[in-house]
Amino acid sequence: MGREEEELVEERTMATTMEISIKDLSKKLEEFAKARDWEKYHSPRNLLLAMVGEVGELSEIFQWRGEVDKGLPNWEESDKEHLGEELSDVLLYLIRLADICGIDLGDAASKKIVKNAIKYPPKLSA
Ligand SMILES: Nc1ccn([C@H]2C[C@H](O)[C@@H](COP(=O)(O)OP(=O)(O)OP(=O)(O)O)O2)c(=O)n1
Repeated sequence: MGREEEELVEERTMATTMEISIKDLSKKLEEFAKARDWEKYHSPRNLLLAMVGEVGELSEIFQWRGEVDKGLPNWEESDKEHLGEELSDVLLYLIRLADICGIDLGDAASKKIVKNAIKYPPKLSA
């Protein structure tokens, strides 16, 4: 295992015991791209297309299965693991896209939740 891989495994262990933030993930993705000289490929349009491609891969997992129960009780562990990977790919490209566009995604999403709550007020209990 290379040094970068070892560091990533250690960080992953830490991340499962602490809540990892969007900013942490964003920084990791920046380091990942820098280490591979891939920053030149990470333009807004490329990242958007990559994310949409991953949404397609995510959709394939559900395709033809019919309706699926919450918690995926009848799924194989390998299918759940695959689902986790595809969800992660979508999330990671989204975070990288936001970063490259200069959007603070945590802040923007928090503001949007407030805006949604104003637009759709909760039902008052009787
Ligand atoms: N130019 C790139 C290529 C990949 N990645 C990262 C972000 C995604 O999390 C993951 C995507 O990798 P792949 O393109 O290999 O896609 P999959 O992991 O889905 O593999 P496959 O399409 O073979 O199932 O790697 C990246 O940041 N920048």
